[in-house]
Amino acid sequence: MNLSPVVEVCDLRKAYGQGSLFRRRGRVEALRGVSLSAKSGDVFGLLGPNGAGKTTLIKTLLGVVKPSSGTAFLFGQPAGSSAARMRVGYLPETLRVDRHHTARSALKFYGRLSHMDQASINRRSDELLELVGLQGRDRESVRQFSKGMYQRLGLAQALMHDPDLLFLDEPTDGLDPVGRNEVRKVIERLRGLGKTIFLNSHILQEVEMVCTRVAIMDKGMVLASGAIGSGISIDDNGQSDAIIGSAIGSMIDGKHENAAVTFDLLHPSHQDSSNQADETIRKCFDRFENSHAVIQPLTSPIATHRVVVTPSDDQAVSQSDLDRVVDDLRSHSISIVRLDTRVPTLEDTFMRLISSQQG
Ligand SMILES: Nc1ncnc2c1ncn2[C@@H]1O[C@H](COP(=O)(O)OP(=O)(O)OP(=O)(O)O)[C@@H](O)[C@H]1O
Repeated sequence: MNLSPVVEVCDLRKAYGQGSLFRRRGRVEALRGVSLSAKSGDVFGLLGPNGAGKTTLIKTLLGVVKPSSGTAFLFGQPAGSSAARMRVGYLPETLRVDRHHTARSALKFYGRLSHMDQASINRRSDELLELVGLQGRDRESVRQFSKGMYQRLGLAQALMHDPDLLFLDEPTDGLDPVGRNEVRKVIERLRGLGKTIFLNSHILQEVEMVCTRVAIMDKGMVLASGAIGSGISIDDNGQSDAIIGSAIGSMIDGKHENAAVTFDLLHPSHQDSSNQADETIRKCFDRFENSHAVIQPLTSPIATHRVVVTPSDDQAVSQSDLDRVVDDLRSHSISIVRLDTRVPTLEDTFMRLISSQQG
């Protein structure tokens, strides 16, 4: 597989002038030094609150918006050049297919816009109608389509000229769970075909389900970017890459994301001298340096205490500290009946980063 970046953005800036041509009222810095890259086969999720700069970034990559400074390359070609555009498909947030169309006639229309001949349009339409699950419904008026079917037709139109890179702006916005699931399946099939997909979304769980990489943006900047998944991915230079979110050995900009560790403990002499048990357990947890442990008594017959260790200063609870505390607990004959590491979700990471910007 070719691992050179499909999308490579370096220090991209965009300032929009505000007001009319005759009365300028300041400038909005929509992009303030954005750098990121996506490799072949990535499903890249662009996340951020309203006004973060996501659409401006996508429009710049499509060549619709001219950057104020910085560089953006698609397949090594300047974004917006005809060589780059030929390899790109786009599903806008609000695609409008004329209501008189059927799925098939709409695809014919878009195929002609891409200068395809009739034989290629027919062949490609058959393939795409099958891919997006609209085969057999292709002669119905789009007026009768559900939002999910309409969106899948939108995906098919974006794929007519068989692009290698697809930009999807809020592809599941406004869809019910069934529609979302259908669109998600198409994205997964496209991923299986080796397409690179760049998508904007506000729906974090959705992104967690389909994306392999994410960037979290706010106020025109990328706050964090990295791979989603378990384990550490390795980039081209053999460096370990950032990991964000769900089943995530979560790292952002090289720092481990905080994961709270919960211990449920059974102290053998708890019934007789609970104060002393509390004290022994507290001492065992004193050794954690960049973390603090909260100890609660439990009334369960199998556990007498719950200890939740929360890391501070953006440092993970270290494995060596965990190993030592386990040894200490065991040396006091305290049983560990449960040890659970709660790894932050993408939503946890997103909320932490965005609220740190507001604070
Ligand atoms: N054509 C424009 N002229 C002036 N300002 C603009 C223009 N387009 C976007 N902006 C401003 O640039 C900033 C970034 O907007 P952008 O649409 O890129 O954000 P976004 O992350 O896509 O937001 P949303 O999630 O609401 O679509 C906002 O402050 C917006 O008001």
